[in-house]
Amino acid sequence: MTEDDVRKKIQDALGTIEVPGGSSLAEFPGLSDIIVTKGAVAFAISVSPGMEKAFAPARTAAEQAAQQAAEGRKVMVSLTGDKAPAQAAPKGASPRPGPPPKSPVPGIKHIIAVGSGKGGVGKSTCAVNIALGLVRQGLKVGILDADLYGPSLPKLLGIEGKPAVRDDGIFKPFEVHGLKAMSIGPMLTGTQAVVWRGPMATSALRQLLRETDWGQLDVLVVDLPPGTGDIQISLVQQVELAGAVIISTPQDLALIDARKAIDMLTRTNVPVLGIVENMSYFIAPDTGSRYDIFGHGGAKAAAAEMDIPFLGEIPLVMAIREGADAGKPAVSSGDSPDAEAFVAIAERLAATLSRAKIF
Ligand SMILES: Nc1ncnc2c1ncn2[C@@H]1O[C@H](COP(=O)(O)OP(=O)(O)OP(=O)(O)O)[C@@H](O)[C@H]1O
Repeated sequence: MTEDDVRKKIQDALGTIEVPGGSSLAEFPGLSDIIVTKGAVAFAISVSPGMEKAFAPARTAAEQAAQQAAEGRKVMVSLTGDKAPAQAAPKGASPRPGPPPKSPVPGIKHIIAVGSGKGGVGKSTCAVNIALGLVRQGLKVGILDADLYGPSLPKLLGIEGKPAVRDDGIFKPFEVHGLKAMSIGPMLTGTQAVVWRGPMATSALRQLLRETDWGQLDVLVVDLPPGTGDIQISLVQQVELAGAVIISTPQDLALIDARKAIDMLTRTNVPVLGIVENMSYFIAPDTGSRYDIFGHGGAKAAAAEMDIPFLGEIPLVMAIREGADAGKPAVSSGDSPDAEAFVAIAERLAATLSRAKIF
């Protein structure tokens, strides 16, 4: 079975598990994305504070169901109580520990997150090429791979080996194609990545963000994991974001998930800087003819409807995939039409930021 098949099978099985309140686990709003990689399956169930015990049988059933579908993959189902709403502390009680307040990362002027509702829509490919497009505009740019569950920056940028560490334990970022880049990827082996649980993911992200010697950057682009999970929430809690860019493919299903991601950003007061339609249309390599095989234009229409900027379309082109596989992203390799499409998006993004007086 493919990873998607496994995910679907688990999703179906979760539809048969009842949770307190009567709905099925598959419909329960606290269910996270189901992450399926070559070696692991992981998902989280977030419940209201105090409900952890009541949900324990559903979690056990979910774990068993996932195990049956996982074809030998390691299964991890976490059950967490959301934070209680802030309450006045009773007299004499010590204050509830909450997340530390947001603080800027020294040397970094602006942080932009790149996210997507669904996996595999080309988010990392777009993040890297948009970051390179910003470099072309004379900005000092860094990129952080916050996709702890499936770091892809090393491959996309052709990074090899572990990052150097200064005597004081601070990482030196990789410097490649004019970008400063940092990823957890080179520090992991095998399927280790997927064992990040909420608090561990938060501290790994904090470390990568704050214990890297970024120097002076105009912009740090953060490549998020797909969906709206722990890492997204943790990033929003840790730093003030200049905004986020959402990558989607034109299909309805991808757009439904993109809307969820946009909704989460809006609810957490992160400005949505725009949406990019990737794999928008297909250009036949032999004839150069264009085919709108995926129902091109869906993201543009969704952007208009949600009143957020549409930043542009990227075609599905073999050269983009080959460049990504070879560690030579399109924008690093000259002025092909594909590179131009990314550069135009970076220009629109910079213009949006400057209109918002962020640059
Ligand atoms: N416009 C494009 N044309 C051709 N191939 C593309 C394009 N965009 C991305 N790809 C290819 O699609 C695959 C997925 O891309 P990528 O890893 O960037 O997606 P992602 O959304 O970041 O995935 P994940 O959810 O795994 O993080 C890669 O093989 C990449 O080379």
